[in-house]
Order: sequence, then C-alpha cells, then structure tokens
Amino acid sequence: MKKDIHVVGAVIIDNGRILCAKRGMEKSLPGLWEFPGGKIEQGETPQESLRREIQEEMHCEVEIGEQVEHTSYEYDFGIVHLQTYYCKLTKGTPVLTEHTEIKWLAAHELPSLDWAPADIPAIEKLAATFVN
Ligand SMILES: Nc1nc2c([nH]c(=O)n2[C@H]2C[C@H](O)[C@@H](COP(=O)(O)OP(=O)(O)OP(=O)(O)O)O2)c(=O)[nH]1
Repeated sequence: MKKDIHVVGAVIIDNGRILCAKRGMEKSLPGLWEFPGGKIEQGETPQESLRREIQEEMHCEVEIGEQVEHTSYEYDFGIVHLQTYYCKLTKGTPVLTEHTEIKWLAAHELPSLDWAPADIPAIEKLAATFVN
C-alpha cells in the first residue's frame, strides 16, 4: 500500500492573475510547477494548513475562499490527495523562499507551464473557468 499524502494548494488570485511556483531541482517532482502550500498536519483543517503554509513559504497572508478541485494522483512515492482553494492576498506580497521561481499568469496561460501531474485537473478547470 502506498502512503496517502494530504496536501493543500493555494490558487492565489491578484489583479486577475494566478500565482504559480516552481519546485526546486533537489526536491521530489523537480522543476515542476505547483500551487504554494504543503502537507496538512495532524489536527489541522485544510484552511488552517493553507494559511500556515502560505505564511511560512510566501511570507504573506491570504483569505481562503471556495475549493477549486480535490483530486488524487498516484506518484511512485505515494498517493497525493490535493485540495486547492481560491485565495486572495490580505497582507504582504508573495516572496520567493523555497521555490526557484514564481510567475503570475492569466488563467488561460496556465496550461503553458509544466505542472505537477496532481495539479492538472485544477489547471484545466481554471483555464476553462476564466476567459481573459
Ligand atoms: N504544495 C504543493 N504540493 C504539491 C502540489 N501538487 C503536487 O503533486 N504536490 C506534491 C508535492 C509533494 O510531494 C507534496 C507536498 O508536500 P510538501 O510541499 O510539504 O513537501 P515538499 O515538496 O517540501 O517535499 P517532499 O517531501 O515532497 O520533497 O505534494 C501543489 O500544487 N502544491
């Protein structure tokens, strides 16, 4: 049995653009794009986890809205259950810490990046949701 890994990702929208973050080359899924976030810790709600991760990784605060997607993807290292949520910035601006690059893209531009496989359903949904 592969281990289940519960992960939250923030779809941060600001000025009509969505924040995309590139994973480091030394990590699992090296160099792939993802939404900032991380593993849900024991006793946390997805929202608490997301707020904590965004503060730690991006040094800013977000207001969390509706869920975008909830999907599971089986990697060689485990099964990632990824929940993504719409977020708005409430304090500060995202800064690069753990990631190697960040980009702000319009929804229709999202499919042009090389995303972690678990993110594809969310990317397709976002790309189809906003016509801009
Ligand atoms: N934060 C985030 N993680 C994602 C996304 N898509 C996706 O497959 N993942 C995977 C990558 C990781 O295996 C896991 C998130 O764990 P993490 O952020 O706490 O861990 P990490 O990448 O620092 O480290 P690692 O232990 O996987 O090397 O979920 C996504 O959009 N955002």
